[in-house]
Amino acid sequence: MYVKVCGLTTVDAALVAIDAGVDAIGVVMNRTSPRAVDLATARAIVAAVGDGADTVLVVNDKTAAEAADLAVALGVDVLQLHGGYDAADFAVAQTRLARLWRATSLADEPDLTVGAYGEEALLLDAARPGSGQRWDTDALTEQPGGRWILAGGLNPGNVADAIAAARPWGVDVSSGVESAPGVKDHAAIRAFVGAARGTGAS
Ligand SMILES: O=C(O)c1ccccc1NCC(=O)[C@H](O)[C@H](O)COP(=O)(O)O
Repeated sequence: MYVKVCGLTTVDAALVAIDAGVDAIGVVMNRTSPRAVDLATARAIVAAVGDGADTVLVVNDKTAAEAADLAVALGVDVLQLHGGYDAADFAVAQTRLARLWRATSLADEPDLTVGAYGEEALLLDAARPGSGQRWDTDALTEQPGGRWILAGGLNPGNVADAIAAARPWGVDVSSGVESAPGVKDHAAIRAFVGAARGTGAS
């Protein structure tokens, strides 16, 4: 089970996530997010993580070209284009960065084929990203297959059941491991990773 903790705002929390065994950490550079970090903080987190996990830049309010240029400048491994980006946007981003993730919601009636826009993974989220809201995975008309990541309202207490029900390739969490918006709870990060790994899903 691939595990991503998103919305990290401090180097300390990123190092806790690495120590807990995450596969990826995300930094959010959406201006309106309570988890938005500035360039200097994002750089410090990416540098501290190094090769310890995949580093993911998450944006939904920049053009694809701006987002990809920012991702390259930060030196992240992956760009997560979150929300209303189309195939042409992905094509633009792909000219700058090879590893893209497509993050979307069932509310947008997306193409559920992983790789439809050239992305390496498809992240299915609630309609409002970072809101801590669940969505009904029973509404999936087809299993995406391949690298799809379940996000939206997960926490240490529900992630094992969510994995058993939806059988994703990976899981992503943000507000479910926070003590307040933008403030990660280190114990909750460890508990989340343990619970996701404890499912025995590979
Ligand atoms: O986290 C945000 O504030 C955010 C803002 C704008 C675009 C994307 C954002 N987060 C993306 C993520 O990958 C979150 O981890 C995902 O939405 C799950 O969030 P949560 O329900 O809080 O676990």
